[in-house]
Amino acid sequence: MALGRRGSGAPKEEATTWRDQLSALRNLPPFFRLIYRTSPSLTITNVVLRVLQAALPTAILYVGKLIIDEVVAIIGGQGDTTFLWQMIALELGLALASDLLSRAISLVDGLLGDLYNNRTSVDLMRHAASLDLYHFEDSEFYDKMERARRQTSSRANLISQLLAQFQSTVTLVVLGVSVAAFEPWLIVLLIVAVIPSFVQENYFNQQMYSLTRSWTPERRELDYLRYIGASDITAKEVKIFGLANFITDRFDKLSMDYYWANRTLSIKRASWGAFFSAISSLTYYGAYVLIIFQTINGVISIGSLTFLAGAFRRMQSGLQTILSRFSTIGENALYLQDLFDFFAIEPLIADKGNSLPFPNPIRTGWEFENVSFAYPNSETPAIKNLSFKLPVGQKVALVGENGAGKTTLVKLLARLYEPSAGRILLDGRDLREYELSSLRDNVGVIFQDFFRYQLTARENIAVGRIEEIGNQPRIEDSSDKSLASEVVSTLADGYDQLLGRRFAGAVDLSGGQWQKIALARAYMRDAQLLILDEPTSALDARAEYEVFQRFTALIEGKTAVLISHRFSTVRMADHILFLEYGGLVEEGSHEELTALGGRYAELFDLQAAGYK
Ligand SMILES: Nc1ncnc2c1ncn2[C@@H]1O[C@H](COP(=O)(O)OP(=O)(O)OP(=O)(O)O)[C@@H](O)[C@H]1O
Repeated sequence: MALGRRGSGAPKEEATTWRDQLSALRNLPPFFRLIYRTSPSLTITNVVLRVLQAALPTAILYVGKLIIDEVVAIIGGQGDTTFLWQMIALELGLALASDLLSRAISLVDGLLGDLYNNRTSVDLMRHAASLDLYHFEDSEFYDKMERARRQTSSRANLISQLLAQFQSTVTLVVLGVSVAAFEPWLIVLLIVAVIPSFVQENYFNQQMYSLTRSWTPERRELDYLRYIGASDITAKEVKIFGLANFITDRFDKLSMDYYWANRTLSIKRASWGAFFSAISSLTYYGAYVLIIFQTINGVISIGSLTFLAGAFRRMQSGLQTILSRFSTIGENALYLQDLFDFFAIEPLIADKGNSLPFPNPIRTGWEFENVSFAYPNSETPAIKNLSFKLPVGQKVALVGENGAGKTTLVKLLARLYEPSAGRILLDGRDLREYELSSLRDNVGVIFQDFFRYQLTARENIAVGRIEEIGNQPRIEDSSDKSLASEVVSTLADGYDQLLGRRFAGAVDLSGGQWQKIALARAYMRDAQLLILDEPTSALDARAEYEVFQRFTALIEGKTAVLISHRFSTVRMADHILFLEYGGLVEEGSHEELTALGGRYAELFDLQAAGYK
């Protein structure tokens, strides 16, 4: 964990530049395509509403000028009262339309944002699921995923920013053209007033992005601490070991470090912001005074004075908004890069084209040829130069002490990882030549650390072959064979009972009961190769005996790999592989290995002695 890596207000890493921000703007067209794909009708409606809304400020100001000039004319005895009333009605109509349009725009923005959020979250989940376990071993991958995940919720407002930018630009152009018709020098004054403020805004946005980005690992750590501090899974240990203070202090320290780094930047940003906005106000009042003098000198009418003063103020704030929004959009476009980067990560384990369908039935079986494997970021290989055969229909047990490489071997068989050296053959062809989906379909693995889904009992069993979730007879048959039906019969809602502790009405199970449920997944799976990693470790002696009685039916006619520390399980196997430090040290039947008097026999005797 990264705690203590930084002091307060630590220097920022990965500073981004103008160039980064400009080049990130190229993310906007694909982003806009994403929005449009989310809902073409809402996107088009939004644009149309905004074009209408964009023209209104100028129209309102101009009608205001006509009203004032008409009032002045009436006072002078030359005006037309009917025209005045018509203009007042028009002004009211425009004001009502403007209000209606803004409400409609924010409604459409909100709906579009929600849809975009949903869609991107689903895309993210799908993409994450398509990636390899390799990626999940890598902390940088988690950082990327975290940044991408945050995009979905915070980037939705980029949609309205982009569309609002379009709207403000149209408003500014319309206002600009009408102001230039009266006083072109006002446009020059306007640009001079706003540019410095834009530059500072932009600078601080980049700084903020760099800060947020460089703190991604710490933010993930904060999320993790928040989770372990208050979760159903950790609550027991947190209480027993009295970890609450340890966790909250750690959270407190890290979150304060982030606060201080953020605070320094926020203060600088606010101070400079105040300075430049004072300059803006000065320019506005300068322009105002000039317009007033022109009116006094009779160069322009009183109506034009109000029009120009109002238009200048609107243009000034409009231009400021456009420019600062431009830098926010640039900053958001940088964040978008994280999202697109995440989507660009490709799975390493994938079909290479012309893949073979998985053989059905398998003819000869598997063969490991000098297979070695090291986990990413690990120096020591978990599997070393391993060669053995796994003939079709054979029941093989993997035995060895903790860390010997048994689970790793299973992951290689299921192609969750690929060998770093050597080959795994199936019916004489490299495993990589087979279609990945059909391989996964034909291999069933129940891992030692199987997952306890906080879902119903039915769903927990059906995950073994989720497409069969509606097949109640199959679910019940699997439960009978794994003894899960005994567990289900004690549940108030039977198969519909929610399991776990997280949701209202859920019931938690004991370790052994969960294992029976997990075992039912193996029966649901009914694959050609069945791999069971410690399938009975949590079962009591009677349950284990009964499960074994049924096991024979489960693995009848199939190839099975069993991993177990219990020799009662191991004995069932036709063939036993004894692993040590990732290598094969002994193999044979139980009788052969006990007769050999080697490592297997030694462990067997140790366990047997425990029962004497
Ligand atoms: N995800 C991982 N990243 C890095 N190293 C790992 C990872 N998983 C396991 N290892 C290492 O690989 C080696 C083999 O682990 P493996 O889980 O295959 O052992 P095992 O024989 O199944 O052990 P056990 O009986 O305790 O389940 C161990 O040294 C372990 O530390």
